[in-house]
Amino acid sequence: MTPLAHHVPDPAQAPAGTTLTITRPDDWHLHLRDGAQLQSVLPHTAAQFRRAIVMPNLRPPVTTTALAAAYRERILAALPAGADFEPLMTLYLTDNTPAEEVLRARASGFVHAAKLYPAGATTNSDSGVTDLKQAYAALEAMQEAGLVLALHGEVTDRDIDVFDREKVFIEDKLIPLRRDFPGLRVVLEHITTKDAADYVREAEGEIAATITAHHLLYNRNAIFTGGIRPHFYCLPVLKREVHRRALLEAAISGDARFFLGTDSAPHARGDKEADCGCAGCYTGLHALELYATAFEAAGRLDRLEGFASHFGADFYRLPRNTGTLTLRKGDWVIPAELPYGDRTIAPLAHGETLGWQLHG
Ligand SMILES: NC(=O)N[C@@H](CC(=O)O)C(=O)O
Ligand SMILES: [Zn+2]
Ligand SMILES: [Zn+2]
Repeated sequence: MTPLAHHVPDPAQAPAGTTLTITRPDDWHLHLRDGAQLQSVLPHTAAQFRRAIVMPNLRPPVTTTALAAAYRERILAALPAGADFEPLMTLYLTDNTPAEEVLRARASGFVHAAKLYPAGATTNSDSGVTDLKQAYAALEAMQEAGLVLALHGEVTDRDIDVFDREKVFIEDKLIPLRRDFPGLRVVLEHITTKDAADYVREAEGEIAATITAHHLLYNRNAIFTGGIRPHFYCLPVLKREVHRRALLEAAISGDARFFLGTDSAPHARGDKEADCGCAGCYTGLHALELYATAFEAAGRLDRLEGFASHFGADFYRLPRNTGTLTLRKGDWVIPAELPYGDRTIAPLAHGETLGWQLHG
């Protein structure tokens, strides 16, 4: 049903017991939520990653440097004893974000990007930007100050087919935006189409893209295998196989414009298995195992380290991590569910077998 199980021996794949050691990786797009839910998911990410760009789409959103500072403290307080993990904070742009707030964020040293959600595009984006022009003062300041713009790249027009919203965003919004701010450093988040991969590869200036593990492993059939599968529903939604292949090509290409961002986006099981289910896949538990599976299937495990551990740090102008992380080849079954505050969460591909496991 899915590409995870390795029941057929494949000579391109590593034998059991094989290990893969890479520089400690970072997650350049992550949702940690807050409170008891933060407490539940943070240990998973801290076991996998040294740093993560933490998305600001809380309720209420993290719209100021002061809110980002407080959220950062809550994350640090929720870390398991002995964990070596650094949250990299982001600012949630609204129609009213003043240039001074951008400058405060930049000066803080702990805010590394400002996030632009087109209003209504995704989870907790109602306070996002209604029209890019409304954010021009903030964007101008970001360009000046060198603060990265992280973009949820989808148009919100209900008349545009849900599978076309990323492509239309690039044509109608991103290209004009970058013409107006050629010096702005932009990360197009969680890209899902060949169109996005082609644009990022070929565009002028400082632009990069994050790619999730689920968009490397699955096409849109996963949402409809034998019935409706809400745990494969995320935004931007999974696309056709031709797009999955293009994303995989980009990820394994060694092109430093493409790097790891899990977009691990936990929602309580009941909120996904619902009349109107939430968008987001939970991959915080097993992100690197999922990425390793995708890179291995493409015969390019040797390219995982650049993608996971080097290129994102380089783009964000942060030092690369020291220390290593090791994955070991060997089957394990992804748990059916995990605690999530006082509720539960179903990890992506729960119940299926993964061929890699974190070793330490
Ligand atoms: N990716 C998702 O499907 N959901 C994310 C929001 C986002 O990253 O767009 C979430 O916060 O749940
Ligand atoms: Zn998004
Ligand atoms: Zn996200």
